[in-house]
Amino acid sequence: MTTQTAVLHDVRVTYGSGDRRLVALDDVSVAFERGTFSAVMGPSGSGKSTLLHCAAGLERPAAGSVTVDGVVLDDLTEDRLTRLRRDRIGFVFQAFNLVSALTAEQNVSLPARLAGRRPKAADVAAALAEVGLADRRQHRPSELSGGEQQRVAVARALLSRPAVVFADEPTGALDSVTSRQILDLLRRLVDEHGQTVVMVTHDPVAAARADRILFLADGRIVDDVRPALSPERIAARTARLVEQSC
Ligand SMILES: Nc1ncnc2c1ncn2[C@@H]1O[C@H](COP(=O)(O)OP(=O)(O)OP(=O)(O)O)[C@@H](O)[C@H]1O
Repeated sequence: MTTQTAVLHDVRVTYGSGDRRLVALDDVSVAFERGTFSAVMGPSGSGKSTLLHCAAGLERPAAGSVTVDGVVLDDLTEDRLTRLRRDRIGFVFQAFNLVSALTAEQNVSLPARLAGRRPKAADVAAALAEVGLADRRQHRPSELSGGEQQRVAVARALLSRPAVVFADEPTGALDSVTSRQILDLLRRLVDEHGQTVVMVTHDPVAAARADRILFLADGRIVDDVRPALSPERIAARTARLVEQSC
């Protein structure tokens, strides 16, 4: 079994054309190893979300190749790509992407059900208990706080055991205490459950919890640091990149 769970090879993404052509990812190659927690940082517009979206099969690059859990995404039909995202990829996004009409436990079991499995009620309850939401099982997203909604998304990743969990600014909308809880949970996915997490963040404190930090600037990886740095050094590195890109 490969130790690399998501691999981007010479990935290029461009938007617009002519004078307005913009290279969002400039031949980026990177591999995320199984059982690791990676942070992706860089100035606004440097290509972080684009990288995450390509790696998660949400966006197709103009050139290059993306492999997730051994499957090459490049020529998959939309249908197969949707199934692969559902079955092998977990999402913890700032917009929470929970289904508003479903309860917490229904949201947690949704990917498994869509994949034709029937998760045991005890397993769903255990996943919600692990993220501290045992008493919120019947609540709908509108009845949960932002942090609680994020925790439901983490519980979903616990239950469905995706090959890789992508988190886009998972703490961006949260206060510092709630952010720490979410980061603790993401760390636990990796340390106790051997899962793979790739997180885009602007927050040096969040990035410092990762095993590795990729710094992007102008659509390129300009630094690949492991183990992660202290929050202060991350903030200084990011500030230098912002200065250089101005
Ligand atoms: N659909 C699109 N059409 C045109 N340009 C786009 C589109 N999506 C992204 N871009 C541009 O591509 C570049 C990279 O965008 P991306 O969202 O990946 O950056 P980012 O590093 O995640 O930024 P931020 O930190 O502000 O979220 C930016 O210049 C952005 O304006």
